[in-house]
Amino acid sequence: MSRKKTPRSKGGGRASPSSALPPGQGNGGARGAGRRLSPELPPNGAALPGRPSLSNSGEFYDVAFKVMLVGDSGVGKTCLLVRFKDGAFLAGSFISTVGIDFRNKVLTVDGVKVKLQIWDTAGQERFRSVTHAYYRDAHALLLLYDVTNRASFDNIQAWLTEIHEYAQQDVVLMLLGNKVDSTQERVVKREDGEKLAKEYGVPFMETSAKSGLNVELAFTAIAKELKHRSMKLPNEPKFKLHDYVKKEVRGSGCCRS
Ligand SMILES: Nc1nc2c(ncn2[C@@H]2O[C@H](COP(=O)(O)OP(=O)(O)OP(=O)(O)O)[C@@H](O)[C@H]2O)c(=O)[nH]1
Ligand SMILES: [Mg+2]
Repeated sequence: MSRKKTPRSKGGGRASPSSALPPGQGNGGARGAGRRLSPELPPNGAALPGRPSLSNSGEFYDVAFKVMLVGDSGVGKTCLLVRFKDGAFLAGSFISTVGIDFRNKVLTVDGVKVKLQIWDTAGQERFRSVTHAYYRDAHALLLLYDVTNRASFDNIQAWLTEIHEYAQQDVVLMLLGNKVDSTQERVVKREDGEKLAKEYGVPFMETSAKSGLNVELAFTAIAKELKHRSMKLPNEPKFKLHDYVKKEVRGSGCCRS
């Protein structure tokens, strides 16, 4: 089988403050991308069926998608990504993300290799205009708040407004309430998160980058939805992201106390 090579770079990339440049002109991940931010990803995110591509880490994949992590500064976006990518928790002092950064991970979903190019955005207000430019190419968005920080939850509505303004209409969206390991400090109830998610019709789960709770599930659910959307097989039942999340979260016994 012929295998197509994609341009090589390091496993991740960064568009740093100088990355407040137009998309494709930052250093790192966006370098050489022209107008597009994700040089390896075709507009619909899918590689050609039957022709696997090689990811930056040397892994072959069948389809590729761009996922963005958004939410207030300090909610745990970077930690969630590091937990998912490396299986580790970034303990210690908080280093706020500057600009935007990405990491790739290839998952196997129903026998299909799905590459997620995951963009970790800066939550700080001063980088907002940088991140706006990246929304339009995103196939999925993980919107985070911190269950120990009421303001981060109250800001979700503003984030949704921003998403509606800058992202594609059919973007896959999921709401995550992070830091559920901090039971003593919790100020946002699970029910509040569920209610808000229901109001906006988005799937919801609580996560912990520290313990790893539901982290794999959040990304896998997104990957499954995107894969099903791009590779509809005849006679295959329609994948329902809401149902899958509900079933799997309950199954994990995570957030039911
Ligand atoms: N207890 C607990 N702490 C967490 C968790 N996730 C992140 N943190 C802590 O929260 C702080 C902020 O985490 P980051 O991942 O850097 O936050 P961020 O959303 O990337 O912030 P910005 O880059 O500024 O947008 C750090 O001190 C982390 O150690 C979690 O699940 N549980
Ligand atoms: Mg960060």
